[in-house]
Amino acid sequence: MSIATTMIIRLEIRKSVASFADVASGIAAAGGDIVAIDVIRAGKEVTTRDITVNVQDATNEEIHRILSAMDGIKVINVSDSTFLAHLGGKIEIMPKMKIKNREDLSQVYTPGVARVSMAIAEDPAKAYSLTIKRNTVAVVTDGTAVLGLGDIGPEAAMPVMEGKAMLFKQLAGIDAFPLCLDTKDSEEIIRIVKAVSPGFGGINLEDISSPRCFEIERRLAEELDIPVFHDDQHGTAVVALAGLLNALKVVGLTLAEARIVVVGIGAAGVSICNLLLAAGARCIYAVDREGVLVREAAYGNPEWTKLAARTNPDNVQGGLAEVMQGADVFIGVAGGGILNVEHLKSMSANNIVFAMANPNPEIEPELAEPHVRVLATGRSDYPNQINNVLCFPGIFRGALDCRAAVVNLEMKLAAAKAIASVVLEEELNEQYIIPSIFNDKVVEQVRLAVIRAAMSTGVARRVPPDVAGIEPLIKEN
Ligand SMILES: NC(=O)c1ccc[n+]([C@@H]2O[C@H](COP(=O)([O-])OP(=O)(O)OC[C@H]3O[C@@H](n4cnc5c(N)ncnc54)[C@H](O)[C@@H]3O)[C@@H](O)[C@H]2O)c1
Ligand SMILES: O=C(O)C[C@H](O)C(=O)O
Ligand SMILES: [Mg+2]
Repeated sequence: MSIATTMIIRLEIRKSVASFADVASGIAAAGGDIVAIDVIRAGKEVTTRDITVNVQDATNEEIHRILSAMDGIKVINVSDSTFLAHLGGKIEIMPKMKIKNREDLSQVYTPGVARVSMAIAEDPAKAYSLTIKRNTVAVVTDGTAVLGLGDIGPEAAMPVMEGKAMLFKQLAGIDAFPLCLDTKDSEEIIRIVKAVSPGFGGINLEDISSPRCFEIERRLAEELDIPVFHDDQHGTAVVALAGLLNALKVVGLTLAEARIVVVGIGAAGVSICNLLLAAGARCIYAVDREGVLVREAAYGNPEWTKLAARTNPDNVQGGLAEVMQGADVFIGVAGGGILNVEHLKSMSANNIVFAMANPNPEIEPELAEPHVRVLATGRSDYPNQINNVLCFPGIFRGALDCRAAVVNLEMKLAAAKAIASVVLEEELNEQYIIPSIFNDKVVEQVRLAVIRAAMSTGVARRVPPDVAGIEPLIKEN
C-alpha cells in the first residue's frame, strides 16, 4: 500500500538538446502528475526550473532515474514536501508576553516569580491557576508500537508525537509536549512519568506496545491524580464505537445483533472489545496471531483471559477465515495486508469493514470496496477516517476543563456518542459515517459530553462556567 507525496524536482534544461515537453512526458511515464512549474533562472542556453509533482508512491525512484538518463537534462535536487514539512521539527514553545523592560523581567523572573512560587508551595493546587499545568498534556511514548511500524525507538517516534502535539493545539488549544523515553522498562516508565507529572494536567500515553501498556496505564491512573489516557487503547475504541454506531444505522442492525470480528488484540483491540461490550455488543470474536480467543485456553496475557470469557459466545475454533463466515463487522487493528477478498466475500451482505491499521490498512481500500457496504480506514486520504484524532483532543479538553481525576468508562461512552451524533441522521450514508477532524463541532461536543459524564460520575473537581445549567447537547443513541 503506497503513501502519496509531493516532490519538488529542480532541473537544468539545456534548450538546444531538450525541451520541457520531454521532461513532462518523462514524468508522466514514470507515474508523476505535474501540479506546478516555477522558473528559477532563465538563461539563453540553460533554464533552471522547479517542477512540483504529485506521486502516488513516495518511494517512486523512477522519475529521478528517467530524468537523469535524458540528454540535456540535469537533476540538481529532488525534495519531498513531507520531509520539508518536518525540517527542524513541527512545534515550538512561544512565550505569552514579551519581556520589554526591567519591570517585566522582575515580574516574570526573579525576584517577582519567587512570590508566586511561595504561594504554590503553600497551596500546591495553585499550580492550576498560576502555571501551565492546567492546559498542558505530556505525550509519552517508549517508541515500541509506533503506528503499525513496531518497535522503531524513541527518536523515530518523535515525528508522530510532534504530530499529536500539533493536533492537540490546533483542535483543542491544548499545549502538548512529546516525551520520548529511552527505556522499555515498565517500572522505569511509571517512575519517570510520575516524576514529571507535576508540570502536566494530563498524561497521554502513545504507541506503547501491549501487553506492557495495560499495566503501565493502570498503575499510573491509580497513582496519579491527573487523567492518564492511553490513546491507542481508548481513543481508538471511542472512535471505532462512534463509527460503528453510525455504520450499523446505515445497514439497519443493532450493536446487540451484530456479529463482530476484531483482529489484533493488542492495545487498540483489547480496548475496542471492552468498549463495544460495555455499549451492548453481544457477539465479538477477538482474533490475534494464534487465532480466535476461546474459553478453555489459558493465556499469559490477563487481558486476553478476561476477554476470552466474554467473547466468542458459540466458541468457534480457528482463525480469521473461520470467524469471518457470516460476520457483519470486521475491525482491524493488527497490521497492513492481513485481510483478503475471500474473507470479505464470506461476510454477510451488509458488511462493515474498518481497516484501521496505520499507515497500511488490513486491506487496500480499492480491493475491498466492491465487496463491502461500509468501508473505513485510519487514513486521511480515504473517506470515513476512523482515527483516534477524533477523540483525544476533545476528551482531554473536557477532562482538563472540569479537572477530572480520571477518564472513566462513562466519559468514553459519552465521547463516542458525541462523535457519532455530529453526523446528522439526514446526512448519514455509506461514505459518511464519521465526521471529519476538521468539523469544529467534534471537539466542542466531545468536550461537553465528557464534562457532563465526569460530573455525573463524581470525578469532576470543577464545573466550567459555560457548562453549569446547560442541558446535554447530544441525544442518546
Ligand atoms: N486508526 C486508528 O486510530 C488507530 C489507533 C490505534 C492503532 N491503530 C493501528 O492499529 C494497529 C495496532 O496498534 P496497537 O497500538 O494496538 O499495537 P499493538 O502492538 O499493541 O497490537 C497489535 C496486535 O496485533 C496483533 N497482530 C499482528 N499481526 C497480526 C495478524 N497477522 N493477525 C492477527 N493479529 C495480528 C499482534 O499480535 C498484537 O497483539 C497499528 O497498525 C496501528 O497503527 C490505528
Ligand atoms: O497515529 C495515528 O494516526 C493513529 C494511532 O495513534 C496509531 O498509532 O496508528
Ligand atoms: Mg498511536
